[in-house]
Amino acid sequence: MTGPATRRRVVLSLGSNVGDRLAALQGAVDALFDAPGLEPAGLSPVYETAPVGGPEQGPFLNAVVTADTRMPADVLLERTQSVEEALGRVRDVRWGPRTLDVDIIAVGGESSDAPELVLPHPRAHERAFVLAPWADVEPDAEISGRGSVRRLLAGIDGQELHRRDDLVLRV
Ligand SMILES: Nc1ncnc2c1ncn2[C@@H]1O[C@H](COP(=O)(O)OP(=O)(O)OP(=O)(O)O)[C@@H](O)[C@H]1O
Ligand SMILES: Nc1nc2c(c(=O)[nH]1)N=C(CO)CN2
Repeated sequence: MTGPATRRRVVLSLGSNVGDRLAALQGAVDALFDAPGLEPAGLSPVYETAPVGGPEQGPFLNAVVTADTRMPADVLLERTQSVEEALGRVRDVRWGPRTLDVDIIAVGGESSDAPELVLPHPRAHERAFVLAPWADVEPDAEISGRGSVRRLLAGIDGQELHRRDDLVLRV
């Protein structure tokens, strides 16, 4: 996939439910922006969230970070996966517990159905743990093909989450 030279806004979802969860999210933010190529744009509050799908497991901490980049989507995926590895991500059970998960939610308005990178993220519209922090950072955001983030969030029930204003992430 060759990359566009245009600068676009990307939306990343961070999650952790193993070990020092806040340190994992902070480590991900540090690692994402330590290397060149990603300009931070927004960082959401931290949410404590009940696991959605997957096996019985502990609660997650989730946050959304937005950034501007000219990086092609496949290069961005390499970056996010190297950050997961750097934070010791053991990829064992899908949707299972993990030290850190960095999902690419959107790359501008780009769409992709490549198996290794589906854009927009195919489950973002049904996940309060993505939509709530995203709406905090970008109240008027839309998921291409799905509509308003805030309206999608309003339509979700049964997914428990609460904002942890005692926990702070810094860029
Ligand atoms: N938008 C995306 N963001 C991140 N990974 C993606 C995306 N689309 C497809 N993938 C692929 O998904 C594979 C599995 O990722 P992972 O095990 O983290 O899934 P997950 O985050 O547990 O589940 P989910 O995809 O439902 O969030 C990765 O190897 C990656 O290539
Ligand atoms: N609350 C919550 N649930 C999840 C999460 C997550 O980050 N938070 N990530 C998953 C796989 O990406 C599956 N389920």
